[in-house]
Amino acid sequence: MRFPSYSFDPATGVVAFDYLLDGPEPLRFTETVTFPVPTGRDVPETFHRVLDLLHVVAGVSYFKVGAPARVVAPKPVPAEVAAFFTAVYTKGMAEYAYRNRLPHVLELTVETPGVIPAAAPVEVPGARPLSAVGGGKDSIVTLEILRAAGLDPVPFSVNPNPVIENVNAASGLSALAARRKLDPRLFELNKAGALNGHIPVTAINSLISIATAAWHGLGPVVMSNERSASDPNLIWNGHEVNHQWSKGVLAEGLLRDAVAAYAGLTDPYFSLLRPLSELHIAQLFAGHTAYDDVVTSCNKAFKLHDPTARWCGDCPKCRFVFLAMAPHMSRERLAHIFGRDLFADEAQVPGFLELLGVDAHKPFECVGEAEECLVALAMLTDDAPVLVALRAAVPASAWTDASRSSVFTPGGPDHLPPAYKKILNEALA
Ligand SMILES: CC(=O)N[C@H]1[C@@H](OP(=O)(O)OP(=O)(O)OC[C@H]2O[C@@H](n3ccc(=O)[nH]c3=O)[C@H](O)[C@@H]2O)O[C@H](CO)[C@@H](O)[C@@H]1O[C@H](C)C(=O)N[C@@H](C)C(=O)N[C@@H](CCC(=O)O)C(=O)O
Ligand SMILES: Nc1ncnc2c1ncn2[C@@H]1O[C@H](COP(=O)(O)OP(=O)(O)OP(=O)(O)O)[C@@H](O)[C@H]1O
Repeated sequence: MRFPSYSFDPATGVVAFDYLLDGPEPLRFTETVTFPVPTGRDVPETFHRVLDLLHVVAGVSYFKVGAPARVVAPKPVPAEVAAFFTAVYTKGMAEYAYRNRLPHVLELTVETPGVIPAAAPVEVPGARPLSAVGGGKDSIVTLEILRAAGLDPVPFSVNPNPVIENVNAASGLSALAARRKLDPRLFELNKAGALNGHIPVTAINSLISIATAAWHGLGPVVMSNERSASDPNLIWNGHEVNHQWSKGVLAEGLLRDAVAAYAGLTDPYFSLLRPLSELHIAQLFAGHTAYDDVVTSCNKAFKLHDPTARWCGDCPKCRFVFLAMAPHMSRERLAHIFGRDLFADEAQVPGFLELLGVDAHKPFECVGEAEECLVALAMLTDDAPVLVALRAAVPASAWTDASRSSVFTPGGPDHLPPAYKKILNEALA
């Protein structure tokens, strides 16, 4: 796989990235990203540098059509960038490799035409932070923590759907957006049965966010990725397979190092919620009722491309968020948010057992740990039919583990600059 070239038009904000899957029948693709154009601002060199990184990282969508044995990046880069590229194409594509039984993908090294020294450091402006919004509870909690700290965050989304637009409207903050258009050829190939699978979409959205912040003279990009995003779903051939890999703390560190080494930007990107469990974030979300009619974390709703679709009410993500929010709010409010009471529907029991680790591995979805689910269950005391069934099925040893849990104690590695750590601690106090 090669990356022939890309173009950028500062008047329209459109970047066109070219890709080539070489071979007897070469396949060419072009993806476009349209950035919001700021008024009266020159394009800084840091923006171009981040585009160089994005060019290679966004290539994963085309890589997966053929799983080529060689991936050759277009430009010489510092060692940190080469390491980041390789991690994106191996660890970021691990679920794809596992599902399609392609072990060679996990052993790839992205080749680069040379190694260059790291760039001189450039300070990120101490201006308003740009905060990535996906429409779920996590990005809402971040926006509200930043707002309460007086930082006046700018919500930012890639391809905002109606859910994201409604969340932004409920926040009352004026938002920025970028548009990303995959090459239509990809969909034709998918329909014809080409290899397909999950890609590390957060790495792509993150680089688009950093480039936008650089061009608009904004402060750091603040994500809302939680502690459990770093935990794998399973081990395959000795490699961790994590559906949420590019939301994890390892990917966050590699991305930060790559941007610092190649664009010089120091502390350009971090997750404010990294030290927190999903259960803790759900507790913080419960303090904000203004989003009850708009918040949506269900990925199935996004897949339907229906502007009115919110929680499907029957997927791992819906079950997990319902369980995580349940200890922190009335059942009436919870049922209002989801449009139904999942604890009244006994058909949901097997799905909850999977989340509790009683059955199979952690689902390939953005859900928290079994331990968090057990703690949430232990905090619920009423006799809703699903809760009764779950209590009966959970082994006694699991309750002991849950009682020792530290899910409400912030911890684990993070990349928070001291000023933002202080803001988070104040929000938790
Ligand atoms: C919404 C969703 O879950 N999509 C996944 C789904 O794709 P589907 O066919 O149902 O619909 P589309 O998302 O519209 O995609 C159409 C095709 O385009 C491919 N594609 C999409 C985006 C992209 O950046 N590159 C692409 O090549 C896609 O593969 C389809 O063929 O199933 C796909 C196959 O398993 C998944 O790849 C789609 O996932 C999206 C990339 C996506 O945005 N998923 C997030 C909701 C998601 O799973 N986020 C994770 C974070 C993972 C990470 O490490 O960043 C999370 O929240 O845990
Ligand atoms: N379309 C998007 N554009 C920009 N950032 C996004 C987009 N979708 C998700 N994100 C960001 O990527 C990270 C992971 O997304 P994720 O879907 O887990 O978060 P969320 O929507 O805030 O919360 P939840 O976990 O409840 O769904 C978050 O920081 C989120 O803000």
